[in-house]
Amino acid sequence: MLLKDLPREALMRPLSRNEVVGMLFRLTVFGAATYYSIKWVLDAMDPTSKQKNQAKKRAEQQMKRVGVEGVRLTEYEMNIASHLVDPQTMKVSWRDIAGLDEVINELQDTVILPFQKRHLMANSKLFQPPKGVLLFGPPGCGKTMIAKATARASGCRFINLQASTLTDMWYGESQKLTAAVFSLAVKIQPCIIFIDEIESFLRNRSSMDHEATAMMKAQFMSLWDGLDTSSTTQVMVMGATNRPQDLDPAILRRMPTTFHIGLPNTRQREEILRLILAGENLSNAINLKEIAEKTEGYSGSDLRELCRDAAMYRVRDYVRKEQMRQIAQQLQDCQEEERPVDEERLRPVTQLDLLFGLDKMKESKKATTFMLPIISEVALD
Ligand SMILES: Nc1ncnc2c1ncn2[C@@H]1O[C@H](COP(=O)(O)OP(=O)(O)OP(=O)(O)O)[C@@H](O)[C@H]1O
Repeated sequence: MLLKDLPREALMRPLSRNEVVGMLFRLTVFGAATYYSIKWVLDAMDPTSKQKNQAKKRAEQQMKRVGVEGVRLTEYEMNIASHLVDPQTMKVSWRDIAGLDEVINELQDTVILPFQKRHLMANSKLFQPPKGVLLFGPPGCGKTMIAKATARASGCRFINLQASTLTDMWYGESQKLTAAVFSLAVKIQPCIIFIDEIESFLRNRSSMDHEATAMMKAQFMSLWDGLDTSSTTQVMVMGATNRPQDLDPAILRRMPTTFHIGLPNTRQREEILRLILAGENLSNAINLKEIAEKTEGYSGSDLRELCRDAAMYRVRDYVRKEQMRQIAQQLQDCQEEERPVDEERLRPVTQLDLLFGLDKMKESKKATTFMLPIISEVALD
């Protein structure tokens, strides 16, 4: 029936109460259905919605793991929370770091104590942990290990941030994420914000800087300064870099506490080798001092690689011996015999294994040095 077919009195008649309630009810249901349909369509069209849901789930799990409950987070804080590390589950401790006792003692006094004994120093601004600490030195010498062990020893929550987490986003998102790093850290303090390769996004300012990059740096610094407003705020930014000379001087000023983690000297290399090989089956004739003396310029990570290679030689020997034994058995067509217990075990690592490992490493280092000029000719940006 059309509207014009209705009797005129029916249209002029005031609506009854039931009709008004019914109409309101229908309008509400219709409104809600429209709202949720549009939301569903928008969500389905949003290419980042899956990522956001995953980040939310990860963030909730991480927050639970680090023992933070009942704290409401924004969408951006959740994204950052997925980079949270529980200090108690951190595998690295001081015992895993060799040859850096001086750095560790210094860190203990300047960084860890103020975090650990914060109840004693609550009213003093002088005894707050520094707001910025910089670890610098060549790659593979233990900067990341030091940062993790510091968080574990101080009992701080640890946000492990890669510079790309902030810089890969588009402009508005980067700014919101940067703000979220600091607001999340304050919500879950005591907290260490660790930024590996910090020079890659807080590098020397230049006139070539994109406006968005300059804005983000300025925002980062002002949020950082904002940590100083309360003497009870327990948040610290810890940066690691191989290229401190590339860092913006304004950033360097905010990190007055610096630690140089340089290439290990002979004594330190011997300590690192001893730690890496601890628990391995070593021959009695092993002489780590000799290896330490022959590895001038090697980082801790190089030494680890060398030991890994050396340890593999005995596996290779074991497999070869096994193959020879099988061939001999087939030739003699003899019965399966009980194998002596010794044959089931790997032989000990010998000095020769380490020296072979060293030769191999020297060869590959020579090859990469030869490749370097070719690589550096390729434009990086
Ligand atoms: N002092 C050390 N004691 C024991 N192991 C070490 C030491 N230094 C380096 N290593 C070994 O080298 C690996 C790399 O160390 P780490 O990642 O901490 O270096 P880094 O200085 O952060 O390097 P990058 O600048 O490349 O990130 C470690 O996982 C560890 O196996």
